Amino acid sequence: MARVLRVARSSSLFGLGSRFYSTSAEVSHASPFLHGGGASRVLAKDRNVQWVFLGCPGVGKGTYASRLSTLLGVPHIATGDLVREELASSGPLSRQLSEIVNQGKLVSDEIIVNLLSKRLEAGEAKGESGFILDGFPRTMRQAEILGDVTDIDLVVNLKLPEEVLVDKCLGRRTCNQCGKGFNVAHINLKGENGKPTISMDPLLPPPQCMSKLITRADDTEEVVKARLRIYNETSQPLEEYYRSKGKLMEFDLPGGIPESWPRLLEALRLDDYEEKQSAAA
Ligand SMILES: Nc1ncnc2c1ncn2[C@@H]1O[C@H](COP(=O)(O)OP(=O)(O)O)[C@@H](O)[C@H]1O
Repeated sequence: MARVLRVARSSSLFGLGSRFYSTSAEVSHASPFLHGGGASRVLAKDRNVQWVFLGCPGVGKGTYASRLSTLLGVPHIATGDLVREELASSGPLSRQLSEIVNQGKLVSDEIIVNLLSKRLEAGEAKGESGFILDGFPRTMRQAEILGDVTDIDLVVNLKLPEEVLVDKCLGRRTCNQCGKGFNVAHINLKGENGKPTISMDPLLPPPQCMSKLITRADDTEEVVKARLRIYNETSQPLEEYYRSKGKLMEFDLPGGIPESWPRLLEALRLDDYEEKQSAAA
């Protein structure tokens, strides 16, 4: 099926439109979750997935989005990473951003859309297609801009009890050499009132990373709590927006990666994807 390139009608919106493109309506519904057919549906589609990950700070959006991006061969684009890259670059925006980020507040829609637009442009130049967005959209304005410029197939809303999220954020570490993320928190939340027990082992670094671990400046208890509060205030309309479009998949994480990853693949009907892909190769 021929791909029809449709440049977004609202291409003037902060310059994002020209970076996103989508295929014709015929092939715009590539999500195995929304349309059934499991892995064969994914293999048969005409373009790569265009997915969004929602979820509170610390829920694990980055971890699961990154694993799925490797599995599906699409870029994992985290706006938080784009913000941190900008902060590290000590460019003109850096000081303004650090003040906002270190208070746990959201960067303006205009700045974040510009950063995302630049990232997409660089990817497009390298031949990337499809995406898994992590941390975007965060506001209704961002969701509307995104909706105006491209088709989103699926929005995965990852959930964990609030008590776990602060501990998970405070346990996050990154190796400043290899860039990999780890978590030193031991989570053991006893299930009460019919709620399931949630336990997560720490994700410890290998010995060579141990002395190079850094903690994000905005992962202090005070800032994490501010981020959670802001997330909870802004997320409800976003969830409603995608739910009303039939695109929202709610996913309660049952525990750490070993329990959650297979269950997430099942929910996405990707559990046999790797097998089918290697059989087709
Ligand atoms: N879509 C966005 N809109 C506004 N600000 C954002 C967005 N994405 C990231 N940021 C900024 O970058 C910070 C870090 O983002 P992220 O790594 O996604 O953190 P979190 O752990 O809070 O999900 C946020 O607290 C916010 O200041």
